[in-house]
Order: sequence, then structure tokens, then C-alpha cells
Amino acid sequence: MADNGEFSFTNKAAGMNLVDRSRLPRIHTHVNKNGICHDDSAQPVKAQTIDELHSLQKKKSAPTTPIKDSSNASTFSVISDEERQKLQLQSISASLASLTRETGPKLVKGDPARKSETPRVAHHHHDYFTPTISVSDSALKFTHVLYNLSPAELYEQAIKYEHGSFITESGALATLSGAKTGRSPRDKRVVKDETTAEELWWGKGSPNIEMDEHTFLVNRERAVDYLNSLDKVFVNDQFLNWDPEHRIKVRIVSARAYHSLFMHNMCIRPTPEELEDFGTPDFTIYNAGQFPCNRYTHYMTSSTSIDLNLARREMVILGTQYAGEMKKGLFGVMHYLMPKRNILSLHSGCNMGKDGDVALFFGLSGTGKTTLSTDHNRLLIGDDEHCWSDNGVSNIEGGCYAKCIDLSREKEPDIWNAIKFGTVLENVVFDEHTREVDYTDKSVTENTRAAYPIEYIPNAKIPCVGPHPKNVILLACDAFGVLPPVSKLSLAQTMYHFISGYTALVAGTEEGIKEPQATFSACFGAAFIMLHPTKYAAMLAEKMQKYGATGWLVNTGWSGGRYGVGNRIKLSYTRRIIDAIHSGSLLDANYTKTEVFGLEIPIELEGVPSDILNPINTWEDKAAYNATLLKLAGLFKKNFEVFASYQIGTDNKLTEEILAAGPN
Ligand SMILES: Nc1ncnc2c1ncn2[C@@H]1O[C@H](COP(=O)(O)OP(=O)(O)O)[C@@H](O)[C@H]1O
Ligand SMILES: C=C(OP(=O)(O)O)C(=O)O
Ligand SMILES: [Ca+2]
Ligand SMILES: [Mn+2]
Repeated sequence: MADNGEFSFTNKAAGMNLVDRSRLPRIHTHVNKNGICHDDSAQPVKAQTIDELHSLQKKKSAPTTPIKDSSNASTFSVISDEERQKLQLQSISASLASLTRETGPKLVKGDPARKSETPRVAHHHHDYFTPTISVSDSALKFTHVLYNLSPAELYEQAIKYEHGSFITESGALATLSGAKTGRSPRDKRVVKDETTAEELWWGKGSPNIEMDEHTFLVNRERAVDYLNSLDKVFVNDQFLNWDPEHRIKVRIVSARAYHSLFMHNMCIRPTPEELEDFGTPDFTIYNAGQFPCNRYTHYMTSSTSIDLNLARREMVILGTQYAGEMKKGLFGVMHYLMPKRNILSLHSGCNMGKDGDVALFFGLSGTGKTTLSTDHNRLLIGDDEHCWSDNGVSNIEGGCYAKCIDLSREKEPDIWNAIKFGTVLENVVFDEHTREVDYTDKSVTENTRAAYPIEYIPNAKIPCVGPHPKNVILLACDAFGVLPPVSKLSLAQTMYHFISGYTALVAGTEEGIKEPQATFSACFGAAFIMLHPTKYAAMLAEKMQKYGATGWLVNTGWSGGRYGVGNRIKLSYTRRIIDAIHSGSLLDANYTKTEVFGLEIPIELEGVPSDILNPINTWEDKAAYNATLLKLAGLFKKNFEVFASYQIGTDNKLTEEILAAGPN
């Protein structure tokens, strides 16, 4: 390097200083009258101490308050922020009241780590949270409430206090859901009282395992006492259902920032104004997470319990931190509340073309609802839970919950790009230094998941509502490899397959499932429905008839042999099939009918090799194909026996046609 400039560095001689300080220009400072040096390039900060400096960093934002008592609605607009905060804390305290104590715990808003907050607010609230029974330690203690925190605040809480929380390279919050990495359907209990005994589906095949009111209260008290024993609890006040006429207000009380952020993403997020008008929730979840149920409690068969009380409009979660339990728990509640209003609740994805054609995607976990409803050429209404009312369709949720195993940027770019700041990434494995996620790694579980707000998908339809569906697509992931990649269904066939709800359950989403296996789940969601399957089926048939929707069966599973022999149908082929359904071109194709299941299958479909359209062509061993086909048909028939004696709605003719629409 030439030694000709004032700022040149020199390293010519070994052992010399890299920078020759004598050649650098001096920084000119002046000495003021106090004798203190200043660098005059910027104004000095308006702070005398470090604490003061830090206090400048955060701008005060008015606390949002959900409480509006209808009795003082007229005075609401003039009440002070302080008064609002009082009312809000009263409502949350009422939610957290232990039943024996009549009054809730003393609550303080904010993070207990910010010590200065406690005495100030504590002083305010002392006068009206007077314990009504003899004072115990729990009655003396304050519970801090972290109310509807923002994603940024929840990130900080998670990273500071929850083991296994990290920021990934793309900005998502990686978390661990603990010992449970999937739902626990065998630990779900529903209170059987006079009303629910009549209304709900009980007995063989039903997901509703009974418990009594008293046992529910035992578990509720256990969860509430646990939550109140913590230094802080998270409270989310949010909405379900984008149809404004049928919106449900939900409150979620939980112990972890992870759970609060998950529900922030999955439920509909209220605006600050909506939160001020929130009032009393329609439904409350008490999620005690890791805290187990007590095995001496009646009806308990493990340390996990998910308890639903429809009369009290409450759910209690003990002994599992799997967040999907809350999301699907609320879905069950909607399967009860919506049909009462003559609205059909659907375990389906939903999207809409630019011309307003809506498609529903029914299917069990892992069959492709999220993947196929997230379609760059169409508007996403939702990926998992919808309502079909006289107004059309509406999403129940405010977010999506995508499977991440083997996620690829190329095949699923919209989901890939949604995994950014704000997204909860469950149970994934990442590089400890770069924080790059390895989506192929199943070390924690195969059921790795991303939960993100629906607006993270660029072509989301906000508000998430649409007109009546034109196509009803039933997704089955057929591990036997004998169902065709696509079949056009008659209404009776659609109902037969809807009631059957066949798929191969893919590993991981439910505890204890290690390999795909054939399963039947009525209405493609037996784990979540509350009424008898034929009630939902009758509503679906009526709506499909009324609005002229076409039914389709799409196999997103195996081709060329059963699981272990053949391969899963390429996602790109399934996408071409779905495109042809949306565009209407498949409706006009030439069809042939299959043996045994009597399914109408197209002879040709653009972008898909014709020989895979009929599965027999893809099997080398034709005898094995026929045997497997008959085996699956037998399983269908056996499963349907329990439904053979039921009437579907008021239409005798349709009921008979449905019974005849299965395999022969
Ligand atoms: N042909 C296919 N069609 C749909 N999904 C497929 C196909 N092949 C592989 N997959 C994978 O299967 C999974 C489907 O999961 P997902 O869409 O989350 O199901 P659901 O939402 O119904 O639970 C995704 O991981 C997707 O990448
Ligand atoms: C969260 C779930 O939904 P899905 O797998 O259908 O996306 C689940 O079934 O637990
Ligand atoms: Ca599901
Ligand atoms: Mn899904």
C-alpha cells in the first residue's frame, strides 16, 4: 500500500502497529465552562442518568381495556383510563375466581419484573378486592396479568422466561410444546348434564367422553389455583368467526407467553376499539399447561385432561402444553354453538378464485387442507375451520397452523415466507449458531408446526368471508394406494364419503401414532364434532343442493402401491387436479367408472400423466391391487354399519341413495 495518504494503514513490517496513530487527524473537542468535553456533532440527550435515558426509549401508549358494563354504557366514554383498568382487572379477577372463595385474586397489570409497578397499582386495588373468607397466603398474593400483549412483548417474555424459546434466522419464535407434541383425544372430557345428555353425540365412535359437573369444578379449581399461584398469567381477549352476526368472544388464560402468542395468531385479533367494547367473554379457556390433573380425581385416566363444560362455557386444560389443544378445543365449541343457529361448522380449508368461486377442502390432519387452500393464484379465506351460513362462508379463525415437516421454499413458497417475525414455530430443530431451521429433522416430533396470522399469506382475503361454495373437495390421504387421485362425486357419494371420513392418519398429530394407518373419522373431524354426524351431514346435503355445489374426492396419498411400496402422489400433480376443479375444466372431462367404489374418474387431465388417473395402472402387482381394493372396501362397509339405521335429514330418497353410494 502506498504511503502517500493521511489515512493509509501500514502493515509492511512485522510487529509494527497496524495503524500508525501519529498519522491520524486529531478529534477536536472544546472544553466548556464546566470542564467537560463534548463531541458537538449531535445534540446531547435530555437525560441526566442512565435510567432517565432508558425511560426516553418507550413512548407511553394508553392501556387498552376490554370492559364495558352495559349498565353504565352511557358513561363509558367519559370514564378515565384508570377506571377502565379497574373494570378490566375486575372482569379478569372474576374469571379467575376460585369457586370457594367467591372473589377472584388480587390482580396487577404488567410484568412483575418491572418492580416499580407493583406497589403503585397494589395500593389502588386494595380497597375493592377484600377477601371474603379467612385470609390464606394465596389471598394475600398478587397475580400479575399480562393482557393482550403484542408479539414483540410476548417474544421478550418467552425468551427471558421459557426454556427452549429462540429466535430463528427468519425471525420466527421457535418453542417446545413439552412432553406432548400432538393432541390427546383420549383425555378429552365433556360435562354430561340434562341438556347435553339430550343434545350431544355420546357412546360408540363419539369423541365426547362424559364427566360430571362436580369433577369439572375440581379440575377447574385446580387449574385456577395453579394459575393464581404464578407470578403472572397471560390473558387474551379475542374473537372467533369473521361473520360479524355470529362472532364469539373468547378469553384465554394461560401460563406461557408461547400460548398467548399462539392464540394471538390463531384467533381473530380485536382492534383497540373492539377491545374497549369487549365486555364479558362468551367462552373462557383456563390453560394450566404443564400442571397435571390429579389421578385420584374421578374420570381421570392419565395426568392430562381437557375438560369442556358447555353450560358454564368454559374449558380447562391440565397436563399438556400442546397449543393445538386450545385451537381445536374452541373448534369443538363452535361445532355446538353454530348448528344451534342453523350454521354448519366445517373442518375444512377454504379459498376463492378471482371470479368469486369458492372451494372447501375437507380432510383430516395431514391430508392437505392447509397446503392446498394456500394457493398463490387464489384468495385464502382460511386453512382449517369455517362456517357455512345463509350468508355464505366465514373463517372461524384469524390464523393458520401449517405442518412444517419437509417444508420446502420451492413447493410451498407462501407458507415458507409466512415463517417470519411473529410466527410461532413448534418443535423444530435449528442450527444453534445460524438459527437456520432444518425442516427435515424429526428429532423432537414429526408434527412440527407453524402458527401465523392469516395476513402473513400475501393473498389472504380479509375479512375472511366469501360467497356460497361451488366445489366441495374431500381430501383423503389413502395409505392403501387404491383410491384414484381424483373422482367426481354425486351428492349421495359426497355424503357417503363425508360421513365415512376416511384417511390414513399421518404420524404425529395425535399422540401414539407412529406410522400411517387407515382411519375413519365422521365428517372428517370426529374428534371435534359435538352432535351426531348425521346432523352435520344433513345440513351439508341441504346446502350443497340449494347452492348447486359439486363434490370431489381427491387422494393426496399413495400411488403405485400401498405405503411402503408406492409413493405419495406428487404435490404438483395434486395442484394441477385442484386447478382443473377450480377452473371448471374437469367438470366437462370424459369419465369412466371404477370397479367396487363406483367412482367417476377422468380419462385425461392437463399436466397429469393419464396412466396415474386410474390407480390399477400404477400397480405392478394387479392381484395385490385387487386384494387391497377389496380390503379397503370391507373397511368402509364395516365402518358405515353404525350409520345404516340413521335418517339423513328429512329426505328418505337421499338417505337410501347414500346407503347405496358406498363400495359394493
Ligand atoms: N400430493 C399432496 N397433496 C397435499 N399435500 C401433500 C402432498 N404430498 C405431500 N404433501 C404434504 O402433506 C402435508 C399436508 O399437510 P397439511 O396441508 O398441513 O394438512 P392439513 O391442513 O389437512 O392438516 C404437507 O406437509 C404437504 O407438504
Ligand atoms: C391442529 C390440528 O389440525 P390439522 O392437522 O388439521 O391442521 C390437529 O388436528 O390437531
Ligand atoms: Ca385437523
Ligand atoms: Mn391444517
